Amino acid sequence: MAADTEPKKIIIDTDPGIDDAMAIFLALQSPEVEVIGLTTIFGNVYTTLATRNALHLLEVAGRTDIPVAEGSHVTLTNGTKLRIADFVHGADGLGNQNFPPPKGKPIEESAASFLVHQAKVNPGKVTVVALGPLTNIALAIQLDPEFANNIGQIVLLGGAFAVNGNVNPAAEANTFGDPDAADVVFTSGADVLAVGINVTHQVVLTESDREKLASSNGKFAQYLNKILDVYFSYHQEAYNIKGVYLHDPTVVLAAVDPKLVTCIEGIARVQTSGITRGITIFYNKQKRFAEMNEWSNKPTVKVAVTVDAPRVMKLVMDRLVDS
Ligand SMILES: O=c1[nH]cnc2c1ncn2[C@@H]1O[C@H](CO)[C@@H](O)[C@H]1O
Repeated sequence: MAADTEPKKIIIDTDPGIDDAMAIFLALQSPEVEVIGLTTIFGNVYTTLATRNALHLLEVAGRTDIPVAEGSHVTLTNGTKLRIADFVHGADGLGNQNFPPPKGKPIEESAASFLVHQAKVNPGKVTVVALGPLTNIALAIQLDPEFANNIGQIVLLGGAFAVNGNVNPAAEANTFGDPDAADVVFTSGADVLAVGINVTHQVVLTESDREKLASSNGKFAQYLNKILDVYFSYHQEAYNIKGVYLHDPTVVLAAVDPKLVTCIEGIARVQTSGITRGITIFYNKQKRFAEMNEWSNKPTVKVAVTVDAPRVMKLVMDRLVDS
């Protein structure tokens, strides 16, 4: 295979999660990428359950060759009072389906250490697709000063750029889940593409899309159709819509094909305390401020501002319906 057609190596850092399940299956169905590992984190569920669900999803997909490395059980600042979104995904994180426990086990290595090692052996060639709070990525940055350089790109679901959050008017769930970690990642100097809910809220799976999943015989389509009930109910109740936001699948596809989104570049910081804890504030560098501030001299990140939602939806459906 020619070097430029080799699939992009990706590690998915995940807190599965209904939209995570969809994103993982989508990545496994995408020839442009090779999933070289899953790392787990709290968010939609606690980390222990995230690991169990990650192993389970790989078993459903018949991809137990992919290693799962368990991530942190606490925030970057050792916080144990975690905000878990079980009201969005069900108590089991996967739509209350009572799936049997997985047979497999996570590898011995921690998520942060796995990230550091994979980036080191393939410098510039590994993309992290981060779908939960950014604790593991921040730990990797702290563990190895070269990590931010060695990692190819970090494509993350996080932030609510110039829009309301989904935890409260200020904060999106992943930046709220570990704001200190998010701020470390945003200011690390790594090649970061942040996809916030200002973008993912434009990608909606409708009831008619779900009917297509339901009438497909594909194993992923059947599985996803089952677990989507809880996610639909939540969106109906919280947003009064008959559809669901495809946060995580959009982020995976942004890693698969960066042309699906357009971005702006600037400095993003995350508030770590107070009533706006978890808020993301982006500085577009248009004004030269007279005084130094908390954004001065920090490395830039890319922030997604538009998405080709019809194209994203077509890819989601094409790759998941007849699978
Ligand atoms: O209202 C919400 N509260 C908490 N988490 C949510 C909510 N809506 C969606 N998500 C979850 O958080 C990530 C996007 O911010 C997604 O993983 C999504 O499933």
